Amino acid sequence: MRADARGGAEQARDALRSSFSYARFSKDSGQPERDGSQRGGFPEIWLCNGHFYFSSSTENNLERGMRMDHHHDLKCKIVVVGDTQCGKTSLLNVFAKDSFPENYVPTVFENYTASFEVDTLRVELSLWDTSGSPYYDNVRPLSYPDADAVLICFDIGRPATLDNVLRKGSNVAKQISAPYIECSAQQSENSVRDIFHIATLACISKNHKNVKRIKSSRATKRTSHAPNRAELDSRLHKTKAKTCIVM
Ligand SMILES: Nc1nc2c(ncn2[C@@H]2O[C@H](COP(=O)(O)OP(=O)(O)OP(=O)(O)O)[C@@H](O)[C@H]2O)c(=O)[nH]1
Repeated sequence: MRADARGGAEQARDALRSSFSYARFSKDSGQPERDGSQRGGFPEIWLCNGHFYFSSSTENNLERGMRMDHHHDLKCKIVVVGDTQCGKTSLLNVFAKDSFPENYVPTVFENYTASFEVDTLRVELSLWDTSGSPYYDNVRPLSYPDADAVLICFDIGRPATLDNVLRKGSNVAKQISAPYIECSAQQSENSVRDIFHIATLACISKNHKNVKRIKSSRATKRTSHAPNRAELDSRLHKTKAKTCIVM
């Protein structure tokens, strides 16, 4: 998502909010199951100005995908989907490799890893990049099973990418009120990091109420475009209120 190309953000937010909700993906087919409406099931959507986090509860994660390897480690699989050239690979590269790609290279599939420390937990993130090309529409769902979160992206500067998200996503979900977060891979490395940090925290916080956001090597790094402390606190506050703009 490219929030630096702002415009129509409010419209996008409203459209997306009214179009997505809960879905449960079949482990066998990778397709959304018929009834995804059960709360407490998998997943919850986070609407992030083009990024939706379908995050399951920690309890469910521990049961199925987000495994506890030993006392302090969790593993979380996050799949990133969205229209072609909406910024998925750039988002992941900035987050996992600390670099914004110079050139556009179409993705087929790619995996990245990153980690966060949250309280006494170290959360290992397995990040799955997918192709936005319609050519891979039938292949992409194969990456959904065992995902703890699916991050659906669009480029806010290109309404067509939003249309495609709505068209494809409307098969996936019902209505919910979802957190909304903006970021720019190009302009703010920290905004990207915060999205993943907040998503990770959300995945574990439902059933671990006393887990707090703490410093981590990735989360504390700042760029010249990074927000100041007051802005960060404001973001976190908004996130708790299920609406968050990260820039
Ligand atoms: N202005 C701006 N451009 C961006 C941003 N993120 C990505 N881009 C540009 O958008 C284009 C596509 O970026 P990618 O990250 O490769 O897009 P993708 O969604 O992975 O594309 P596919 O592999 O086709 O699915 C590239 O030219 C990037 O430089 C951003 O935050 N701001």
